[in-house]
Amino acid sequence: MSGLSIRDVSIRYGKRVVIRDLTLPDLPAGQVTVLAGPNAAGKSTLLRAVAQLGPHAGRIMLDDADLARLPGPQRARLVGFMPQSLPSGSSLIVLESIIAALRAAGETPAAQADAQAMAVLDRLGIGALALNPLDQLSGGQRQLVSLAQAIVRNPRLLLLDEPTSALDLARQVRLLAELRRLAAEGRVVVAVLHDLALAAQWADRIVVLHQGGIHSDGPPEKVLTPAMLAEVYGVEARVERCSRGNLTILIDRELAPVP
Ligand SMILES: Nc1ncnc2c1ncn2[C@@H]1O[C@H](COP(=O)(O)OP(=O)(O)OP(=O)(O)O)[C@@H](O)[C@H]1O
Repeated sequence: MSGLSIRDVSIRYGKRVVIRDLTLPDLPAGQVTVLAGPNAAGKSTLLRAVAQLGPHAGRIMLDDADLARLPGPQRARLVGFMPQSLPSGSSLIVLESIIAALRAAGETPAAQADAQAMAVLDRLGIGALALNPLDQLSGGQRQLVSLAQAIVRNPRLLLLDEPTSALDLARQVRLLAELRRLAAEGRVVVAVLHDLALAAQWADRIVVLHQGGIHSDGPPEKVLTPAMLAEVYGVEARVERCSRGNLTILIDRELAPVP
């Protein structure tokens, strides 16, 4: 098979099962998939398991390779992971942090590493930040640097946890357009997003997690329905097409919580 395959995955914290026997139809290269669902549905937990950053049962395969069995540097070459936030307390400047991310997959000659890191910063429009200390960046700048760290190794699989949460409107669109380009270059792209209107516009496919499993899965126009929004998010909402034909979601009210 080609792409990402997730089969019979279960994840627990202690005795508490967060994801139960989850199997997804394969995610092919070239597509952007959005993982959605309410707070605490297990989106980050699943993304981290795919990146092999947390224990899980079941099989997670990329192009016939079992990700759990790959040696660390080989996995680092194949998988880019952008966390919800970069840890603070780093003494590195931006360029050094990108080079460190590049070297996680093996040694690269210094001149080549510099050039590759600078090219990624320029691609994301943040080349001017290269010499700034990581710890002195704004939240949105940190998020773009985090994306640069995730893509500098040119990974086949790109996993992003709420990549637009700190970005202004123009940068949200820039990042999502960049994800589409990264997918079109032959990558599997999976992003957790809370903003379903953005997901409707930019995703090929939306997977909605709810109560430990998949509530719905498919193209945005199939998944984004008033019934799903009521069942999963507990809101009364309308899904309508705007004048350009894009789906928009209008939330009218919160429904009474189910006892
Ligand atoms: N390290 C941990 N130890 C114990 N429980 C955890 C841990 N990390 C997450 N959880 C629990 O697992 C559940 C799923 O958390 P997760 O962060 O995956 O949800 P999420 O869907 O990403 O939520 P959000 O939209 O709020 O970011 C939550 O109930 C959370 O409290």
